[in-house]
Amino acid sequence: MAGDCDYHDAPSSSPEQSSKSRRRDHENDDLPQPFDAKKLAPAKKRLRSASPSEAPRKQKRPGQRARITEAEREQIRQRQLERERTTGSAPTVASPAAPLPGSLPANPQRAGINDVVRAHYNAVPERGRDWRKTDSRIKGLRSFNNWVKSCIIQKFSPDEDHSPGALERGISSGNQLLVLDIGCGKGGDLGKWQQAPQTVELYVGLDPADVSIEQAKERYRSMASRGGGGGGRGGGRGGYNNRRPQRLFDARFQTKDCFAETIGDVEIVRQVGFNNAPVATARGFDVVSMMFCMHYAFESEAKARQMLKNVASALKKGGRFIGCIPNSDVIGTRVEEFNKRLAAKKQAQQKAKTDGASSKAAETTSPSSSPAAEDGEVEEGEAEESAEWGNDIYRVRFPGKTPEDGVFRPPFGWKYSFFLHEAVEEVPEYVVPWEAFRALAEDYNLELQYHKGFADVWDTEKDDRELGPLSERMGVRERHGGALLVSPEEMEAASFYVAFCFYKV
Ligand SMILES: C[S@@+](CC[C@H](N)C(=O)[O-])C[C@H]1O[C@@H](n2cnc3c(N)ncnc32)[C@H](O)[C@@H]1O
Repeated sequence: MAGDCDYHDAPSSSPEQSSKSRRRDHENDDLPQPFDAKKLAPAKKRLRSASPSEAPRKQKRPGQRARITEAEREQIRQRQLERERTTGSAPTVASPAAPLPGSLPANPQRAGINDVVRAHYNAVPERGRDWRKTDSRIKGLRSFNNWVKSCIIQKFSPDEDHSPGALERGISSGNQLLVLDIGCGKGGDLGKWQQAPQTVELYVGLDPADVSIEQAKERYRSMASRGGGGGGRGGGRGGYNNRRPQRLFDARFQTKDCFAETIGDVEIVRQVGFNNAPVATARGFDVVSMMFCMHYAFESEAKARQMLKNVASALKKGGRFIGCIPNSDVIGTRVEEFNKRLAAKKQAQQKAKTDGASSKAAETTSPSSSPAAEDGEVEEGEAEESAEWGNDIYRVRFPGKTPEDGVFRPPFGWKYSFFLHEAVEEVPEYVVPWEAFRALAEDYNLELQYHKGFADVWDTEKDDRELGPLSERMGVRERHGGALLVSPEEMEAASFYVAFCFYKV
């Protein structure tokens, strides 16, 4: 989600698990071991010896910088509007009549979008888990989005032949997961991966925001210092709430733009296997995850294709591509409603003007008077209204014209700003028209398996044997099937998103 990466923080530890974690600080056999690509194929029943790859460090506490007042927020919003006016960044929306953007932007204003996104995420303060769990006004939304991400990881990360419960029985199902997290941000999903039903052997996090990458490394070090048991309150489909904390996986982080460039030049990605290179037996990743970030790739067709090429080349056959993105059905419906209202308003204005002109004409005898000159068009210099909606905690705003029927054609370059309460400022995002994305994914042998709006994920999974209790531990609802701890405003913001899973065939 735009605006706040640390928003998707790892679930916290229960007191019991924390004490286990503290005990495990002294059991260095559970600390991560550097990943060894040579051992990759075949990836069956390996045991790892201990060797901590990261030294523990002290965690930072949330500071004054984390607080942003309403006045400051309004100033930020005004600055953003001013920047759009002066840089002309608003017109990057492709109009339906515009040619299909086929190549990376030659226009420096458009190329600057990456810098805006990177700068935005770099500037989002790391406020710490305590703040997110207590002071945050959107803690229900944070918990809910984290729960949905956990659901997707729990449901789709295991291999097809993974046997549920293998971990609890103390046996490995053989293959251990190699996970690539594109747009990993501050590493908010590290704890969720530590709680995955199938043991993770290697986690690779890529993101263009260098500050976020440093924060992700810090989070990983802090998990390592707790012996890997800090994944905490999460639970799994295999019923592993009572299982012993898993050994922490090895993790690598690198600053990388994964949409404008190939990721085939990232050494660890090459070692795991990119497009079957360097050797045909290269294994490839089991899972590629893209949580709340793929929408940045829909700036142009070239970027969307590069993004999918990276995903498909990194995945093994049978590998899963999971993630969440804004729901283009929701956006399309809002845009269509807005355009209908605008058309009705214009029609009413025109009628009022025509009526006024007719009565004037009746009063005057001048033959040169022409009602057509006052045709109800928007006056020169008067800003055209653009589609905008939201509530107290989120806001979506298109800077220019949007399709009347809410169908985004061509499917790239439809920029809007997304504002989330507690974010630093609005950040430009792009509509991901679902059907176009799905069709494009097929070009890269990615076959759709799952596609569900966040509200539907709640409806279908809230009573699941594992995911239901997990929602309680994660603060989505009160214990014992109690009240939902997500306000209606927060649920509306969450419903802006869909979760998906594709299989590489
Ligand atoms: C809302 S944050 C989500 C972070 C994380 N996936 C999570 O769920 O907490 C979006 C992330 O997408 C990243 N991003 C933006 N453009 C990207 C690109 N070209 N390649 C990879 N990541 C990108 C941003 O830097 C940011 O960290």
